[in-house]
Amino acid sequence: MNPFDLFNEWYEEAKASEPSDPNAMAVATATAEGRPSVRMVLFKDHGPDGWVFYTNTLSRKGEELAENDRAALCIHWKSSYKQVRIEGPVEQVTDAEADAYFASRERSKQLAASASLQSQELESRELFEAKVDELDKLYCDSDLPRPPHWTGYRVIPRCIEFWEGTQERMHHRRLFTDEGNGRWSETLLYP
Ligand SMILES: Cc1cc2nc3c(=O)[nH]c(=O)nc-3n(C[C@H](O)[C@H](O)[C@H](O)COP(=O)(O)O)c2cc1C
Repeated sequence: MNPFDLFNEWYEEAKASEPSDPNAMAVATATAEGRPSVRMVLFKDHGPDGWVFYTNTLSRKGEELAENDRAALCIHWKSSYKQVRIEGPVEQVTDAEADAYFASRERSKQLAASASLQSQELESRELFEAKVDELDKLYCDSDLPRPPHWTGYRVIPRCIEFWEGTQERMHHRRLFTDEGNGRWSETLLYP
């Protein structure tokens, strides 16, 4: 089985059983010197081209990706006792893709994304709320434009590991490695 069909199978199962956000994943990035950091995001697209999440390019993760374009992802579906890990290089989505996704979001989310200087020090909660109100008034008669610092990142899979837990602790690990030209090899790993 190819890893993308297997992912889809597990994701469909998770969508039916996870109480919230079956598309949540941890994204690990690192500075050029290799100092790591990790946080949760939501993937909005997935498949052979990559796993896509949206964020602020000036955030900590954005700054780290600018200096080191590799990332590792970890998805844990607690309800089905499964984990998927993905590693690979990262690229930004096209402006057209980011524009289309931004336009599809609720206005409240567009306002928050536009007003947030994500990961920078915030003097007070009131300041952020005032910025949101200001933007809401400024664009009261029109759609909000996507801020230039808000876009998507696509993590292109080079290896994908599927971990399936069992009650007997004889967990099952399958590692798929990209061999180029759309071919993927599969090996088992000790749990
Ligand atoms: C379940 C969950 C989903 C999240 N989804 C996103 C997301 O899609 N994009 C995003 O920028 N932050 C998201 N966040 C917030 C991030 O975890 C993080 O706080 C933020 O992106 C700043 O991270 P950074 O300072 O490492 O760049 C999410 C948090 C949680 C708990």
